[in-house]
Amino acid sequence: MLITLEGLDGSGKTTVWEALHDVYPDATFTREPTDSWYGEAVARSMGDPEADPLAELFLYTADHANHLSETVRPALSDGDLVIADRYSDSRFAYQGATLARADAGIERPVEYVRGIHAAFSRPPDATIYLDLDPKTAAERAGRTDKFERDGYLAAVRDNYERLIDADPGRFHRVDATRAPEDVVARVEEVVADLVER
Ligand SMILES: Nc1ncnc2c1ncn2[C@@H]1O[C@H](COP(=O)(O)OP(=O)(O)O)[C@@H](O)[C@H]1O
Ligand SMILES: Cc1cn([C@H]2C[C@H](O)[C@@H](COP(=O)(O)OP(=O)(O)O)O2)c(=O)[nH]c1=O
Repeated sequence: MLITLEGLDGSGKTTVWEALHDVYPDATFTREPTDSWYGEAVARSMGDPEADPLAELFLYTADHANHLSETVRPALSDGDLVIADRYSDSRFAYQGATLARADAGIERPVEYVRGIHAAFSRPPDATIYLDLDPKTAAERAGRTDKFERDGYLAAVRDNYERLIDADPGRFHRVDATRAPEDVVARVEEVVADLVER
């Protein structure tokens, strides 16, 4: 089973992902961007304010393709529980927002990015969405990269909401404004339900 954690920067994904290690020591824990050289290329692009938004989309997507073949598909074939800190929905929401803003000539950017993935990706079985307002998210994240600005994050959040509306059965919304221990406890409940199903 593939479970992904999604949400704005600073929503607490990494905090939750780390807490889940203790509960599921045999699971495969992974993340995007990965620490492969594809992920390093992504990091370079993120650090470049002039990066071309379409080129950046394809760097993230290349990292995803490699993540699938190197980590996600082999672990799923072994019957592992896979828990990923960010996955394809991050591309749909973030690059959807970046492409809309860049006026790259793509009319429906979220659908465009989804379409690119449809041919090769492996959709998550379930996605936990850590729901947080953009202002708090940007504050918690410390606005350390070019994405972590509340205006941009508001557009990303709108895209996440559209993705949830389109696939409500897959998403599990968790209120990320609460104290870390409450958020962790709620996510652990959701994951336990999913695994027991
Ligand atoms: N529920 C929470 N309430 C307040 N602060 C939090 C909460 N969850 C995480 N944080 C803090 O916010 C920052 C970002 O958390 P992190 O887990 O790295 O989020 P993400 O991986 O989604 O960017 C960290 O400093 C973390 O300690
Ligand atoms: C995986 C992925 C991440 N991102 C962005 C979201 C983050 O701003 C940044 C780095 O991701 P990450 O390291 O997960 O940041 P955080 O822990 O703060 O959420 O990359 C995309 O824009 N598209 C993607 O496909």
